[in-house]
Amino acid sequence: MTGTQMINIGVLEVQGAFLEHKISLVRAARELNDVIVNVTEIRNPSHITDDLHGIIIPGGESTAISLFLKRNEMEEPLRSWVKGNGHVTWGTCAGMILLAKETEHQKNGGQVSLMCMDTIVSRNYFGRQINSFEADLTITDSDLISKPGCISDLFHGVFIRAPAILKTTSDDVKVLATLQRGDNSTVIVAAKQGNQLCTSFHPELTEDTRWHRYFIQMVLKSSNSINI
Ligand SMILES: NC(=O)CC[C@H](N)C(=O)O
Repeated sequence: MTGTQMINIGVLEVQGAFLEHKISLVRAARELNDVIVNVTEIRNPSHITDDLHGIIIPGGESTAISLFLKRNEMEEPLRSWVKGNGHVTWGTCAGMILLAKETEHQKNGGQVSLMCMDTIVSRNYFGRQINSFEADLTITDSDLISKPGCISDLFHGVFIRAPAILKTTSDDVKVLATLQRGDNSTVIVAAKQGNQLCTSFHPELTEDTRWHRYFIQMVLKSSNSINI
């Protein structure tokens, strides 16, 4: 790859988080050099276009996000975009639930499933009483461990009524991070399958840009980013 690459990333904007993802993406792109990232909001079907190289489905309440997608006739356009050739998608928190093929603890008719990742996800895995917490999680993919000024297999994760992956149902799913539980068991909190990435936690709420860099690198590898 030579010269500066330009990529277009859309962030589904239902319950906030657009700005946080935008700031993290721009910072990550600056750190990577030779990448310019355009970040746009996705609020209706006309925003889901082939000009996008990547889409982020942020956290929120998966029930509310599902309702929003249905009411605005975005469920099908989003599903077909996500499955499109070279398209890269990252689901954080509620986004992890939407990307999963199977979800436990569905509510009132359930969540929209984009049927993408061979994962069984538990909503509110960490319980309702502990709505949110911060904890160091262990990164298990070497591509994610280092960036200039930071070499660590730990990442400070912000978990907000977070889901977790109970089980992966295909060898194509690569586990990227786990969290140690009080009883010394571990639970999967980040994974990748082909062009899909999911995290239980919220990297956009930290200063550490490693996950946004990783996502940008996935986009650069798989799409026809624009050479400028
Ligand atoms: N922060 C989040 O995205 C929480 C997700 C929430 N547990 C849900 O079911 O949608």
